[in-house]
Amino acid sequence: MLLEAVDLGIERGGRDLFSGLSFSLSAGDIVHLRGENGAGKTTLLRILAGLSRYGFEGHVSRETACLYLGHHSAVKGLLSPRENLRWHPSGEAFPDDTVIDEALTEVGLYGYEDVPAAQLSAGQQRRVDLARLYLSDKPLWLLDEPFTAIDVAGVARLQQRFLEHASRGGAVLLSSHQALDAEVKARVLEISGGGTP
Ligand SMILES: Nc1ncnc2c1ncn2[C@@H]1O[C@H](COP(=O)(O)OP(=O)(O)OP(=O)(O)O)[C@@H](O)[C@H]1O
Repeated sequence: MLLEAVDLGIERGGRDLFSGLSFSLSAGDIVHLRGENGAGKTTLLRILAGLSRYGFEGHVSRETACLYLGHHSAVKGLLSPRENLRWHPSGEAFPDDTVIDEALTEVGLYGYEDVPAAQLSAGQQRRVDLARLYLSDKPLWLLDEPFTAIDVAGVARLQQRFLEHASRGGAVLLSSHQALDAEVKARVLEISGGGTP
């Protein structure tokens, strides 16, 4: 098992978002986290990633390192895609431009590697973030709305990437308001005022 959450309960701003939520993620899992706006998906993903250590009930045990991509772009506009990808706050570093350029090619950004990211479109900036899915060797991916601003072909390619990762023993938990392809066979984790998926 890569991650286990037991009896999670979260309150924010004086409101109970959910309670009694238990689930686990194992190698090969692709789990689609769903819930209406404000349900607590971002809050939950941040807790699972260890970015929010307080303000919840229950227990999270993460058995492996994770790659967390947040809802908002982490791309710095003054830096090029190459420069943005050379390091990650988790401590991962990729000093080799060849490896970075391969990842940029995978997300359709080769040719833009030295352009200041501020000059890229919203979807292209999101693709810089998503290039980390081709760089990181972390087994557990926690992805908050990875399809935001991504075109139809890009969403299909991302889902293929999830399948590749799962087939190599990784696990993916992603939030999205968008349906996933049937081929992905994602398990659904719905948060809507408590319960177990
Ligand atoms: N630091 C905070 N202080 C007060 N309220 C907060 C805080 N963080 C989150 N909330 C509230 O918790 C609720 C859940 O927020 P969250 O961002 O997790 O929702 P979400 O399910 O990701 O929504 P969306 O689909 O709109 O992205 C919201 O009502 C939000 O206002």
